[in-house]
Amino acid sequence: MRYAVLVTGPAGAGKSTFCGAFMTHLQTAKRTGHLVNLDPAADASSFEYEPAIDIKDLISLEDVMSELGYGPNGGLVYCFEYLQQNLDWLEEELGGYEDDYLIIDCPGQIELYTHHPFLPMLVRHLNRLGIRTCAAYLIESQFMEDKYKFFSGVLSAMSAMVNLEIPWINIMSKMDLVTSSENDAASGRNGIRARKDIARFLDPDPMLLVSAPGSREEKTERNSRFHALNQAIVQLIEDHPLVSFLPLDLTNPDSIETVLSHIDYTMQYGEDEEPREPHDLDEGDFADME
Ligand SMILES: Nc1nc2c(ncn2[C@@H]2O[C@H](COP(=O)(O)OP(=O)(O)OP(=O)(O)O)[C@@H](O)[C@H]2O)c(=O)[nH]1
Ligand SMILES: [Mg+2]
Repeated sequence: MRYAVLVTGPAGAGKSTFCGAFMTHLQTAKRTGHLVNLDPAADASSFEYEPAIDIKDLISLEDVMSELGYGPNGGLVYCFEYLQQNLDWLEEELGGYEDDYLIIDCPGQIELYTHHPFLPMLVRHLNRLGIRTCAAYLIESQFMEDKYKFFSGVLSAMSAMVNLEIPWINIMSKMDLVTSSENDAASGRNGIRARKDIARFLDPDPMLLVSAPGSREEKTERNSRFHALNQAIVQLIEDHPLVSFLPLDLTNPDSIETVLSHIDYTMQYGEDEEPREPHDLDEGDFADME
């Protein structure tokens, strides 16, 4: 059985950094993982590990922009349409990896997750190839500093989940930035506050939106419409608590371990692994002896 984890989330959420930490962890645990780069704009120097499969070998955003005159976002769409028309390239690239874990680093354009058909298409293709796939959706801990930004992150995670329909976990990345700001709170700076507050974000408490401190109570028409929208969002999240976040602090090995065991569990990793025969002979193993 082959496994793949799609590492998704908005720009700068820490996807590529997480992929690197994931690879290191697999290596430490003596498991084989391979990095797959799906970001046609990725800069090669940004990878801690050389990707085993790289969309840039098929098409790069730079070429699309310079040769076809596309901008960065239209160019990305073009790259994925091109990938869609050349799935045999991907299939061939994937052919060499058996019994392995593929870590797929995705681009950060949010529209890719919310309404483009490319990722669902890709997942269907991976399934056809017998690769069990799950997704990790990262948002960064700084989102917790602004509750409106945070809930837009929650809604984008929900929308991506609904779009993809595969086993899924949500991750609050860069938690190292939070722990260090507890001192700031004590010193009166308006950082992310105490642990009990953090719990209300990891398991999103929609009442955070209602009790927004500093929300101006002007009774303008615009504000009351905004309030009604907030109310509706609160209701939506209360009725469909689909999203909760696992905290990820890359400076803490236990935290990485916990997140990765959730991913294993989500994918039912290893559940139908047969014990390997000591000598798994391939036809042709003795070819040179004949
Ligand atoms: N403090 C801290 N910084 C991090 C962490 N993970 C990533 N970063 C920083 O956040 C920035 C973005 O990280 P990337 O891993 O490139 O994020 P990405 O999601 O791959 O970004 P795009 O591919 O551009 O969407 C970099 O400057 C990283 O050094 C983390 O766990 N803690
Ligand atoms: Mg990246």
